[in-house]
Amino acid sequence: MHWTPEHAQPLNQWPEQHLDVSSTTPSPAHKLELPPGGRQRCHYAWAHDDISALTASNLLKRYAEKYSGVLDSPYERPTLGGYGDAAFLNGAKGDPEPWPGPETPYPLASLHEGLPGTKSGTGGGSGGLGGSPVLAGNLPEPLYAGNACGGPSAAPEYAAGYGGGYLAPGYCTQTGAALPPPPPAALLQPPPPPGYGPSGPLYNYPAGGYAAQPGYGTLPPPPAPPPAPYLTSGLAAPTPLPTPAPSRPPPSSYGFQGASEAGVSLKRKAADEGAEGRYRKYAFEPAKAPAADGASYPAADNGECRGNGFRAKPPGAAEEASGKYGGGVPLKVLGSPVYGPQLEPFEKFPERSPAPAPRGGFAVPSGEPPKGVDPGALELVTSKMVDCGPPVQWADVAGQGALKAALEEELVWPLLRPPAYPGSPRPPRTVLLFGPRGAGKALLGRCLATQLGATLLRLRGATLAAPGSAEGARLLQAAFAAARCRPPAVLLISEVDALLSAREDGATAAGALQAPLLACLDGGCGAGADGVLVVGTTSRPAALDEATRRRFALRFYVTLPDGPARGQILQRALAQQGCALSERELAALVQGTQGFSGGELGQLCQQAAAGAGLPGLQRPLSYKDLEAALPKVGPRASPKELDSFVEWDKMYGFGH
Ligand SMILES: Nc1ncnc2c1ncn2[C@@H]1O[C@H](COP(=O)(O)OP(=O)(O)OP(=O)(O)O)[C@@H](O)[C@H]1O
Ligand SMILES: [Mg+2]
Repeated sequence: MHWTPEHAQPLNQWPEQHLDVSSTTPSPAHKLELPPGGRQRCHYAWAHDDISALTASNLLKRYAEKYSGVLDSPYERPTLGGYGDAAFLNGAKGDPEPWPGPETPYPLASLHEGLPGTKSGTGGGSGGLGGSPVLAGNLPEPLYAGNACGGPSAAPEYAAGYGGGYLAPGYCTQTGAALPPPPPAALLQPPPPPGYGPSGPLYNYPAGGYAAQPGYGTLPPPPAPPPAPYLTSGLAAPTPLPTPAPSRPPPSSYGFQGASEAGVSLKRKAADEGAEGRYRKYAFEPAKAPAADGASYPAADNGECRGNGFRAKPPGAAEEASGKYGGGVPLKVLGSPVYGPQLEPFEKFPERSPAPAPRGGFAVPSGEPPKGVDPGALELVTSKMVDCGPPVQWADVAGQGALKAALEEELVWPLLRPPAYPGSPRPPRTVLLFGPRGAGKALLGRCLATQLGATLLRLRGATLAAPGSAEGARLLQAAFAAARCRPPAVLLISEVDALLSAREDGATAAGALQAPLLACLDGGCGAGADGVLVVGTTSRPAALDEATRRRFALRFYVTLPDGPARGQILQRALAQQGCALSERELAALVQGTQGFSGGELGQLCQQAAAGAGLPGLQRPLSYKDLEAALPKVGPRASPKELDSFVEWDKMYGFGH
């Protein structure tokens, strides 16, 4: 409402009143109800037609002088609700000089209610933003909470309920519903009382907004608010503030989130690959039908045994190497035939030009015969020690999933992978497999030879030690030499403890063959050649002294088969006897062979067949036959022995 001349009254009849110049000029028609008995001094600052011109001009001059400081100076309207803050923050600066008297300031809230960035009547506190920029140019820069709380804050904080625009706390943007068009801007501002310039802003702020309050840290001006949606009250979105300083980098926690986010994906990835997925390829495969000629293992059809069931391809059929393994050097095709009818010949060692073996690879044979080796011994080894058994796949070894994975990752892959760079550390070339008799140590040694596409030479410690140390040493050196001139080769030395004569008290007298063994393991007889892997097995690891133990870079415990593995071994062994048990009988047998090794399970089947007078008897083996044979085979490994394996594994094993 605004004053009009007809409202004018004689000056002496004017009731005294206090006028807050920050509000519009109320006319006498709006004079406040005077409290009973209370006189109210009030001066209205406007002229009257029956006073002398001189008086009027004096009055005007006096008021003009009195109020010119107010009307012309920049005025920072305090935040609504945070009014207390603004007063605190701005101190006397910019506050209108209050008129003495009871009049409370014109209730500004109704003018700005619900405007973005204003605090709805929540007064004080560490409140959020300063006044709303909705009527930008008319209201002060929003103040950071830091300022409001008397100290710079790390980052602009927004009033609770801040919704991305400068919205009043608790305001939620209208989603979807079309809002009424905003009232024309003219309605948004009370028209200035007469005497104000028609076009200028209500208060004249410096164009660039205000710098942060001095003394409260030099926070950069806030980022311009994203275009706030129309407000529920239909008020127009704020006109943009002057462009702010570049916003601060996001707090480091974002990086942390990124990491956790990455963690989650890594974790999910790992879970997707999963351990069971990892071992899936090691799953024990059901027994395969015996080979056409009835033999359980097909011999090499061309009579030549290359050491693990591979057949030599006719000369010239070598695969040409390509890619990262170097061109022109023929490579063995790594793979191996499976039990049962031969699907296709796997070549073992294609005729290869004697190319120099790349450093560190489990690679191409040197080709030249070893120097300084007794040719007779060499001939003996080659004919007697090269293993002609069928290749062994991971799936042919029941159970032992974790061990198979460890062998593949710690041994096979590093040996097959060419050196990452010249001089890169060589992969281990010696491994010790220890565990109870018949647990499958030799089977795993054979499996390694198959996986490496290597010639398999098998030695038994007891065999070497028998003929005396001199002969034994000669044979040992010949075996290492033979392996060296046919790499890749796996030298499987079973019962390696037999090479070392150990007294019962566990101390090891220097065995007859310990020195030559250690010399060969150190590479003295060619074992250091790139293409030779030495696999030692023992069921008496405690008999190995430290010198021998340390020569084996890797040491793994081969445990007895667990229930499922026993079931698989039994099924395969019984299938070879033409015997098939019912589920229930098989389960009972698995239960009854607790503590049996794979070897003992095979022996059980053979014993049952024998006990039943098979194979003469024309009937299949029955559960009863097996049940009767159980006590004859019985597990050999005693609980005490099993405990000693566990202890040794804890001290010297590589676990898996
Ligand atoms: N996990 C297994 N899966 C399938 N067959 C097995 C397994 N363990 C042992 N066998 C079978 O048991 C027999 C003995 O296995 P192997 O010779 O490997 O035992 P070992 O640990 O070397 O015994 P030793 O300590 O007496 O030398 C082999 O016929 C083998 O096929
Ligand atoms: Mg063995």
